[in-house]
Amino acid sequence: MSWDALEPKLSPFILGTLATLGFSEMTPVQASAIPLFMKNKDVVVEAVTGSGKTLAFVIPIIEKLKCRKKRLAKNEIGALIITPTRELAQQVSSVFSIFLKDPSLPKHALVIGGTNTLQDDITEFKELSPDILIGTPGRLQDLLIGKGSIKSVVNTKELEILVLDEADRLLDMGFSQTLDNIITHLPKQRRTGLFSATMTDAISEIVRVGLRNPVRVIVKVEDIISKDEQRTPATLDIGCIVCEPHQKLAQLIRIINREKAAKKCIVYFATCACVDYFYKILLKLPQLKGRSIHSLHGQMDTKRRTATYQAFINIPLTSKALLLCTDVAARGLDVPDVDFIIQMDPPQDPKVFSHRCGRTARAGKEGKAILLLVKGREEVYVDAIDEENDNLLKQVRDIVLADRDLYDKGMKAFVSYVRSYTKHDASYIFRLKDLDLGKVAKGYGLLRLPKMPELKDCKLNDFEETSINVRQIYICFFFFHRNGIHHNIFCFQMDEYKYADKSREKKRRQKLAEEKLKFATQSDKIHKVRQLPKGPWSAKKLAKQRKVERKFKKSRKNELLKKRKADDMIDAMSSNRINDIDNDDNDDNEWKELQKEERLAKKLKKRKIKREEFEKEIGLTVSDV
Ligand SMILES: Nc1ncnc2c1ncn2[C@@H]1O[C@H](COP(=O)(O)OP(=O)(O)OP(=O)(O)O)[C@@H](O)[C@H]1O
Repeated sequence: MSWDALEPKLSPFILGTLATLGFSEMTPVQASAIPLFMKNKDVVVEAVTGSGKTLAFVIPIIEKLKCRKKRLAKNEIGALIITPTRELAQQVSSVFSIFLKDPSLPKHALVIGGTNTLQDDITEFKELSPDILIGTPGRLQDLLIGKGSIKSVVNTKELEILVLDEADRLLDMGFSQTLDNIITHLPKQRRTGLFSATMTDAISEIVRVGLRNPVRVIVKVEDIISKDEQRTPATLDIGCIVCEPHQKLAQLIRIINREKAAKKCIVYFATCACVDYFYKILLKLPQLKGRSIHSLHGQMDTKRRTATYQAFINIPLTSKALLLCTDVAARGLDVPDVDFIIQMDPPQDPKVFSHRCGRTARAGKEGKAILLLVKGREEVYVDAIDEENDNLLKQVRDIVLADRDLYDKGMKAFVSYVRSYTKHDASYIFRLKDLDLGKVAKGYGLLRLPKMPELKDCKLNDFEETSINVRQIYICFFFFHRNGIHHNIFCFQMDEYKYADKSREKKRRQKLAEEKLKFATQSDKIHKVRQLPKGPWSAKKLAKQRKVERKFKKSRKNELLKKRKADDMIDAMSSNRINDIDNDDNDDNEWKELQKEERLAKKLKKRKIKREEFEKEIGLTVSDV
């Protein structure tokens, strides 16, 4: 349907811009939602990814504000668009920029926090006095309502339109209270639109409090052959590969290098730590030479996020590029010419699957999406790449061994992956006990397994733990007994495992020296207490010595007990915990010694052993005297 067919007619400058963009026809969602929104109806719009929902609200907003009889006064706003992520807010803002070039037209501003303080936003707002605000919920709330002693300067009395873009995601991310606060702050006489490719039941709550008799617009795609409804665009080819966890990386490289179309790829991982880790690994793999590799996740600061996002958007068509990311880049983002989506891990929320896939095959273009799943009938297919896979994993381990930072990052990524696995919405499919965590760890190139309760009753096949010191041999031995698995032990000195970063390495060495000194002092103390006085034997003196020793041991035992308790509670994700692994060796020895003494003391009390025997066992023999 042509834009000219719309009633009421669009302004000539909008039609002109659409023509410049080459958008000769409306998409189905635009044809249904724009007339309703322009006719003052509240709308709930659900349409597949890449179907053009953004223009379905941008055009009505511009038209409405441009045609106002009374111009908005200083500090008054006429429209508000709330998005779940900063990137999406930036993108929506850039669509407004295309249409609002002329200074006589309404003005818009972006409010996303991060780099700007609230005070900066207020100053910018006062200077620009925009008619349209686009932003993320938290900062918008502060700007509209005020925060602490900072009072709001934004006047919402004349607000005509509120849009919640990716509305269900806003709720999923826990913004429901913030949205309530914003909605109750706005005038009731306004138009509200909710837009998303998926809608959850929770949306009905917003609809109840924020919308009046909304019209629901649902644009779905029909499979030409089966006539079934699809939640993804017809031009999108979706597939999945079932493989072992440790083969995922090889699959990723195989897909990227063998699929001709795979020029601009987005690769999804489960967590930020996984993105960080694999970003560093992939950068160093010669198999991916010639591709620019980028990473994007929610824990990066806004500046870096924006720079990465912009860099990836601006990659020329002829270049090959990879964006590794979390679901922060799953929804709404309109990156041009992405031809391949690879999901290394399935999303926790099955709804996100279609949003991830939807970053390709946008606006009628073709695209492919592949999901990597663990284990199944396609094993036969992936066996063929086993040798290739082993070489690749060896390469990864070598990269990790060259920098202790990657060891830390790998442990963190693995722990976060395991934790995220337990949080899948479809927990009846994604069960940790069915997942071979040994193979996952192998796929991550880990040198050893982190300490985490989740590993207790899990499958740990095929993981060769690198022998790092005495304690690690002990662990390998333990696994050998539990799982009947053979381990190839190769020795490696943890103390000598260096950070590539010189200043970080210096700090580590200093800390190590301090810890060694501390331990030596503590051992010395015990030893000194045990040195009973030379000269004539004195029962009184001996009793006194024993009392001092008992006191010292009791306090040390309490200290260790506290530490153990704390360790159990500490999330193994904390890198401190991981860094502390070495020190545990000393504590373990002391702990065992204390336990032994306690057992002997009990035996002595029950008269199962004689005092001489007891003293000999704990090192208080007559020869010491
Ligand atoms: N009428 C049109 N004709 C051609 N292309 C269009 C038209 N409307 C929008 N597009 C283009 O389609 C792409 C997808 O649009 P948009 O980002 O609005 O999709 P969306 O439905 O919001 O997707 P998502 O659910 O992923 O957020 C954009 O690149 C946009 O420029």
